[in-house]
Amino acid sequence: MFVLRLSSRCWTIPWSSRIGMRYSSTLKSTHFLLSNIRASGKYGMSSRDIRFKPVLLPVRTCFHPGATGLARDETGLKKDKEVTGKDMLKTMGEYIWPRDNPEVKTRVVAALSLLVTAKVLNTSVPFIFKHAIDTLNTANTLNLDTPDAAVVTLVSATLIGYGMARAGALGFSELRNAVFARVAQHSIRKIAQNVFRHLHNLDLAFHLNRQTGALSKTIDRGSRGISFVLSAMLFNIVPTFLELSMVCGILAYSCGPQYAAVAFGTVATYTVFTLAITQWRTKFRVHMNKADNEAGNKAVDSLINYETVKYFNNEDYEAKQYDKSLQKYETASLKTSTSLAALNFGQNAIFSAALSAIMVMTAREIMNGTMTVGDLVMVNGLLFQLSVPLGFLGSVYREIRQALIDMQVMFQLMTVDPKIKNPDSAPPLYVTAENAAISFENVTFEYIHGQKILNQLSFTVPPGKNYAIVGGSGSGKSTIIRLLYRMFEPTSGDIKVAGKSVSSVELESLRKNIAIVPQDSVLFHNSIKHNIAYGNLAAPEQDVFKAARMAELHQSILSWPNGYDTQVGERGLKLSGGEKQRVAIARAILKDSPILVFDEATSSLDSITENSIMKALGQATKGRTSICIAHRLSTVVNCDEILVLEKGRVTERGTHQQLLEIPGSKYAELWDSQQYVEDKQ
Ligand SMILES: Nc1ncnc2c1ncn2[C@@H]1O[C@H](COP(=O)(O)OP(=O)(O)OP(=O)(O)O)[C@@H](O)[C@H]1O
Ligand SMILES: N[C@@H](CCC(=O)N[C@@H](CS)C(=O)NCC(=O)O)C(=O)O
Repeated sequence: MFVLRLSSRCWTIPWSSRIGMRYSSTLKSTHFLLSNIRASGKYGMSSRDIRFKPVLLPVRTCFHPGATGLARDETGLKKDKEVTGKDMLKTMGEYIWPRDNPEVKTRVVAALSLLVTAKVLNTSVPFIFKHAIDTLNTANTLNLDTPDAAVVTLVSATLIGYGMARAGALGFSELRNAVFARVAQHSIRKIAQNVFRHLHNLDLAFHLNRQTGALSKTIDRGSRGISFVLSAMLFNIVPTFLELSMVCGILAYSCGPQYAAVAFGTVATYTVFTLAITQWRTKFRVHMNKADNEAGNKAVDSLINYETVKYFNNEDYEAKQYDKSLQKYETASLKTSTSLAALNFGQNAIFSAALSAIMVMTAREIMNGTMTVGDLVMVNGLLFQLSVPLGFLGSVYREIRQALIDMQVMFQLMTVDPKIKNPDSAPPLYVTAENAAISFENVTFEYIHGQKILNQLSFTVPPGKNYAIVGGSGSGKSTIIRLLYRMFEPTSGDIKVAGKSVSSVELESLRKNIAIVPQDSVLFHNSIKHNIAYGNLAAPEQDVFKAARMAELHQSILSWPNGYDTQVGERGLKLSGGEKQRVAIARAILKDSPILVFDEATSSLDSITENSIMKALGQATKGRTSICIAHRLSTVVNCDEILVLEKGRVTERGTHQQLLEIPGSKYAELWDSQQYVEDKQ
């Protein structure tokens, strides 16, 4: 993490930026946008994903400039259970004071003690200074020819004490930062992990409706929001309150209550002024950030379409469109800067007026002989010191508001209940080669109310048998698999595995017993070895190789320069469709479940590879129950039974031969049309 300061701006940037963009010294320049674009091209991200996103973390007194003051719920969650401030406070309390973590508690106590010590030392600085001045003054008034050695020693000692108190105050507050950093980081980690687990617990329906990028941003911003609020409280708000009360106490005690009233009144006026102006100027920052994003998106979109721009000679048009957004940014940015100047000036004026007033009051008392010059220095020092942390009050206020919004969005996410749950004290499902039957009993299912995808569907796959499901595109074949895996719940009817209803058994055990090769194989941004081993992360290397061999992948992998360590790229982009499919097959083989499901597992393969894989699959499915969904009927001719799906029901069933013999059967029609196509090829 490093802090970048640009004129009056502070940016906190994580080293581990997800898209590894370059930071130029002119962040707002085209260079910055171009580095975004490079990142987008490389990682195949959409322009929406790659907005420059400085991270919200208080590093001393610097704050995240991107805060917009907008309610940025990009997850589109239904607010059925509104998260209140009380809920958020309670949750934050659990992170800062975790029952089971004495280390975090000790750190919080240590940070608070350091905070108090630092503030006591800090407030004693003007006090010590006053004593040095008064001692000098007394010596001066005595008009001694040679300075008294005792006075010299006393003054020197006091001034050394002054230096030590200053250094000590700073040292203790730095130590407090260091001690608390772990608490903040620990809470970020815990929260992010909890939300991540929660997201994996939510059902597929939730994820299909959500933008993954928005979800990850929610975790990111929400957890950092918590850390920000905690840190801002400990580093800024609480210390300032503490200092204010100490200053008021000292002033009331040593100078009189009217002095404390001036100090308190000044801080109150300053706070009201700062909050009001910050509220007013937040809209300029909102516009500025919006224009910034818009310009970024335009530049990305235009450069992604580089060739199209050239084909139609529209460079000038593109530049003008880009400039429109830059112009908006320029205007908003100017307003932000001028309003910042007004805020800074106003804040300064309030404190300067207070300083003058309090010094005039002291000067009068000095004239009356009721106060000393040292007192003048002290009141000046106390008030001046108080103004330092308040110099960022506006930013802190704005950021806290934003952090609270981000936290609320995240907590809202945590309140979403998964629809597919483990039934209470559900028994685990035990599937063996002998009982691994699958049956659908009058299953009806609709994704959207009123649109039946499956309609009273019934079939049974006996243990150890290999069934195929064929049917037109969109007839509901993949839906059958989703229901079997309990990604969705049927609207009516029952699905049984090994004689047990899938909704009555422990979800994890159900899923452990079914290995699926999905229609679209998506891979992790990791090595090919890891991607295959994902089927069973505990499997020894030899088993991984064996699975790869069965999936006809081993030889190809060995011929690659990096062999099994070859990185497959994001989502497996560096592999061909067929290779990805074979990885998915190898994974499923490695999972070694009694039930195997292939959802068009060989659709991206050429016929030679397909044939050899089919042989391998024949081996893999031996003694297991399997369902094979296929478009290419040549791959299912050897299945024990083929089910033809139409309008959510099984309309024909039988072996390949039996189906061909049914006069006018749909299957025969499909078979003939595919034979015709193959003959033509
Ligand atoms: N999450 C969803 N929300 C709404 N409708 C959906 C959803 N998923 C699938 N559908 C619809 O359900 C129908 C069945 O989809 P399914 O993926 O099961 O078909 P399929 O037979 O496997 O098709 P294909 O052979 O093209 O893969 C399709 O009309 C599809 O548009
Ligand atoms: N004195 C002001 C400004 C403090 C300041 O300079 N904040 C930094 C953030 S560390 C900044 O860049 N502010 C820009 C802005 O507020 O527009 C306040 O109280 O908010």
